[in-house]
Amino acid sequence: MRTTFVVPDDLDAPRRGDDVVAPGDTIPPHNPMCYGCGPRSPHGLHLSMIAGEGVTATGELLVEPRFEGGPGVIHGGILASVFDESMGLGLMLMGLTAVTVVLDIDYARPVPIGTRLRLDARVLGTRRRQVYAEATATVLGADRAAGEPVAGAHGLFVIVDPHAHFGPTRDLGQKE
Ligand SMILES: CCCCCCCC/C=C\CCCCCCCC(=O)SCCNC(=O)CCNC(=O)[C@H](O)C(C)(C)COP(=O)(O)OP(=O)(O)OC[C@H]1O[C@@H](n2cnc3c(N)ncnc32)[C@H](O)[C@@H]1OP(=O)(O)O
Repeated sequence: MRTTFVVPDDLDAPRRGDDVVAPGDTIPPHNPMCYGCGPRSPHGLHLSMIAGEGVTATGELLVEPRFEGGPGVIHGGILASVFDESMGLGLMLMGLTAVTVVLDIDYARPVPIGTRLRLDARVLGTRRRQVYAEATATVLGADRAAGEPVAGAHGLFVIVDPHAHFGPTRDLGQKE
């Protein structure tokens, strides 16, 4: 993918958490009301990702008419949210809480409404509190340029203490 985002070449390898879902299992939503993954978010994406080996995750998304931006194609902000959440859910496999500080998107091709996207997210590595991740979206069932991503993303996340960051009274919803 084309990008000006710079991934440092001296990252520490990402480590899977000890108490996280097994490869092949669904990564649980981190907050039931999250716009990206929450089952109780009324207008959310309801994105779900499956854990892969290491710190990787895959998912699928049907590009619904409510996601439209330009005529007949997905809104770029929605696709950015999809990437933010897919990398964030992948990062949960490290067993920690982190928030996005930089999100970089390469919109390589228009994505028509009705497309079914495959999402592949991967944590690239860490540096102190920084976690670097990338994700791609490919069209499922496309004849054209099979496997060629229609969009890609890089994210920089920073590890936070959830109670200090969100406040002690906030229900993080991780058990629901
Ligand atoms: C809200 C949803 C998240 C829920 C998470 C629930 C738990 C589940 C767990 C995990 C799944 C995650 C799934 C989430 C998916 C969606 C995620 C989102 O969309 S998050 C919303 C948007 N993001 C924010 O609202 C952050 C706002 N920013 C901040 O609050 C602060 O900037 C914060 C706390 C992140 C850092 O502030 P400081 O004061 O603690 O620390 P300093 O020193 O500034 O930064 C720490 C390190 O990060 C680098 N850094 C910070 N910002 C940077 C930047 N823009 N570019 C490069 N580096 C940056 C710094 O250089 C520093 O690096 P050095 O450790 O010293 O090496």
